[in-house]
Amino acid sequence: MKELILASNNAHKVEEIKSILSDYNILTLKDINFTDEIIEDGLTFEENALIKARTISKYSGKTAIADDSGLSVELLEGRPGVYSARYSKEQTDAKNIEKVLSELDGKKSKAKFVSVIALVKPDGTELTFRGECHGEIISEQRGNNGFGYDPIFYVPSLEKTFAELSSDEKNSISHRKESLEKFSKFLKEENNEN
Ligand SMILES: O=c1nc[nH]c2c1ncn2[C@H]1C[C@H](O)[C@@H](COP(=O)(O)OP(=O)(O)OP(=O)(O)O)O1
Ligand SMILES: [Mg+2]
Repeated sequence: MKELILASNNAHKVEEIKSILSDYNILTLKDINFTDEIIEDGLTFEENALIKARTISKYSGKTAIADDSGLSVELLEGRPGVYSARYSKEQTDAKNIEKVLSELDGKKSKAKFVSVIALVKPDGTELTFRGECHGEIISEQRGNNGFGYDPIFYVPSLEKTFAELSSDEKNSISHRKESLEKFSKFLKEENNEN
């Protein structure tokens, strides 16, 4: 089974990625004893995903992947965007949600989740794959599943928020599903050529 190191400290993300990439053996930062903080100071999801994957490929000498993701709200001109994890002073999911809802001041808005997967190989190869999922921000929180902004991200066609979906349902339509599908399609094509 093909092995990949996933550069993430987010247990929810790791679980989703392991479930979507079930054909791969995914190692995490704990498995390689990496405990440093990686500074995500890029200005785009692509830059931040590459910073994380590059750091871990260099550290391990192996192929690494990373996900950089976030929420982009139309009425907030795309915020919180790449700052999604650090949007509130406290930098917790609950406070980040509170800040978005307070800025929207009771209004609904179109929004999208973005996930960018970066692949970095020891030979210096660097690639990114982007997935997006469109929905709406609603003014109340619904559901207890998932993580991050899931309780306020509503999918009109399902009449549910991401936090009201099972993990299998979320993983079949999410931004992360789309980015990982592009990524695994690339890996499969690459392996058939060799
Ligand atoms: O499916 C999602 N459902 C809800 N919220 C989500 C999702 N995907 C990203 N998000 C939010 C969470 C966090 O506020 C930010 C990601 O920030 P991001 O830096 O990529 O991840 P992180 O710091 O949690 O873990 P790490 O960088 O170690 O992979 O966007
Ligand atoms: Mg992060």
